[in-house]
Amino acid sequence: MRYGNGPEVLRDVSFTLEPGTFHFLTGASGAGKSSLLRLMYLAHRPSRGLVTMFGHDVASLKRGELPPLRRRIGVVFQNFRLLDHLSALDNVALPLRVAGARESQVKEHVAELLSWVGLGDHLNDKPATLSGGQQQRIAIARAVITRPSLLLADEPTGNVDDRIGMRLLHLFEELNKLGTTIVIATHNEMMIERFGYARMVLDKGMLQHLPRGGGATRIA
Ligand SMILES: Nc1ncnc2c1ncn2[C@@H]1O[C@H](COP(=O)(O)OP(=O)(O)OP(=O)(O)O)[C@@H](O)[C@H]1O
Repeated sequence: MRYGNGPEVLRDVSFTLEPGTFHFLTGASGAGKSSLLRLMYLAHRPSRGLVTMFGHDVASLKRGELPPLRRRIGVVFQNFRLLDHLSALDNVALPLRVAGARESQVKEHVAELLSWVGLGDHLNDKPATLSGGQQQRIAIARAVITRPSLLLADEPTGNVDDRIGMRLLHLFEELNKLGTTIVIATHNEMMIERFGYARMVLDKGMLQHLPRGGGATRIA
């Protein structure tokens, strides 16, 4: 993968994510974590090589085939990308409404999830009036509310204290138990150690895969 005519920021990256697995994605700042996530949520096509998502070769998708695939992927962006004119509740409700969920169920379901992440008192607040950590939790709630097949999160605990960080990790684990494949990009070594899931390590655009509890295997 390269941006425009720039240098390749990812090369010799080869892996398969088995459905229902849980991975941490790590690597120094600038190693390419966000770029790899961008390929995985289909926002960027590879400049060479193959990306297959849910059995489809991404390069051969026709217009119109991409949105249904994207709807199966929940994303927590590093900068949240919340809609400022919508309340916390309406931000999280959006993917459910887009998917055609019945309005009678939407509010109750969203309020329950927001309460679970500690935002029960802020349902009607706009993102700009909330702290970075509170905005991050709205972004996480929005990404998980539809129970996606794949959840990608870029530093999802970067703005919260350890207690809330652990709670959010448990939320991802619950989702994982329901079958969602999870990839979390993080610098948080303590969290990686404590949860012990398989680790994908990027170094200068190259990937190493460290299985749960195992040694390093270079896959390329
Ligand atoms: N939009 C862009 N245009 C051009 N180059 C980019 C762009 N985004 C990232 N890069 C470059 O791609 C490389 C990888 O960046 P990326 O953001 O993927 O790293 P990262 O591992 O996520 O870093 P961090 O931990 O700091 O978020 C860097 O050299 C960066 O300068």
